[in-house]
Amino acid sequence: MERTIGVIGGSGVYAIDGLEDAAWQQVTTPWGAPSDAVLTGRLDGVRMAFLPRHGRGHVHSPSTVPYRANIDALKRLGCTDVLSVSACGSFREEMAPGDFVIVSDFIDRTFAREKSFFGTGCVAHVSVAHPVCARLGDLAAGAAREIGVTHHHSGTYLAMEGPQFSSVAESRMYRDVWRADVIGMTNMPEAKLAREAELCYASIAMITDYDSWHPDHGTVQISDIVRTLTANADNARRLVEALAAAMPAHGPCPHGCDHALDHAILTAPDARDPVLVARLDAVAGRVL
Ligand SMILES: CSC[C@H]1O[C@H](OP(=O)(O)O)[C@H](O)[C@@H]1O
Ligand SMILES: Nc1ncnc2[nH]cnc12
Repeated sequence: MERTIGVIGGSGVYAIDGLEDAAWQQVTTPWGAPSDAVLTGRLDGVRMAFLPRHGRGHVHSPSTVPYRANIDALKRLGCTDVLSVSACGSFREEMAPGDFVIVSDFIDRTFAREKSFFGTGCVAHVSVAHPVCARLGDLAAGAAREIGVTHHHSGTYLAMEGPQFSSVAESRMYRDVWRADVIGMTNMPEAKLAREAELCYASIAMITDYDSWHPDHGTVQISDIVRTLTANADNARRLVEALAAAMPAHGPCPHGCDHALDHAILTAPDARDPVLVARLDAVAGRVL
């Protein structure tokens, strides 16, 4: 199967320039409407599908992003890999605003979102011990190196519910006790859903602020975040392009992301809910 990169653009990233044969496509899914239409095309010959996570015009809040519809839509369009580009706060002095962090692990503290495609009538348990596809993460790190942006090869991303930013006490706990490196509001349950849909997932965190813990920096201001995002938009695009150029055109995932459902479904075939099974056509059709 030809590898196809789905890019989910976060805050400040609402389109991607320079796609050949570019077209915005409306995608219908059994999980409702995605955040927006999907921009499909080719970047340097590589098939790509770009979806603005919050919708053009920034319509969806982190809690109302239709995560299941977004992942289903990308799978339905033939994506094999999903790369998130996200704004994040930093818990590390050395991870400064403007830097990129290639996320290597997650702590999921979200609580008001649909977190699985599966449920009553078709129960499945996939492993998210390693939620990031190591190959896609390595390709992202290589791309960051190639374009010469300051980047950090690994970092744990804490996903909070939001939409408010953290208190000083929360920020210090995430940093000093839980040892998270960056904080954002959107990569969970997105990464978990990508695994359920057997898609390789990696995330590039664009650091925009020091959250609330830093004694020498004020509290998070959205105007500062937007300024940093705007200054970094071109780097984000160049990084995606360099990653696409390095992506092998064909072949399976060496880490098995594309077979995550092999032994995951517990519900006996004759006990499965046909309505749910039908909704799972794109996500789990390979094993159902
Ligand atoms: C604009 S600051 C808060 C907002 O930005 C991040 O979203 P995304 O990951 O889509 O770039 C963060 O998680 C919050 O949702
Ligand atoms: N400090 C922060 N907390 C949560 N999400 C963010 N996105 C950008 N900065 C953030």
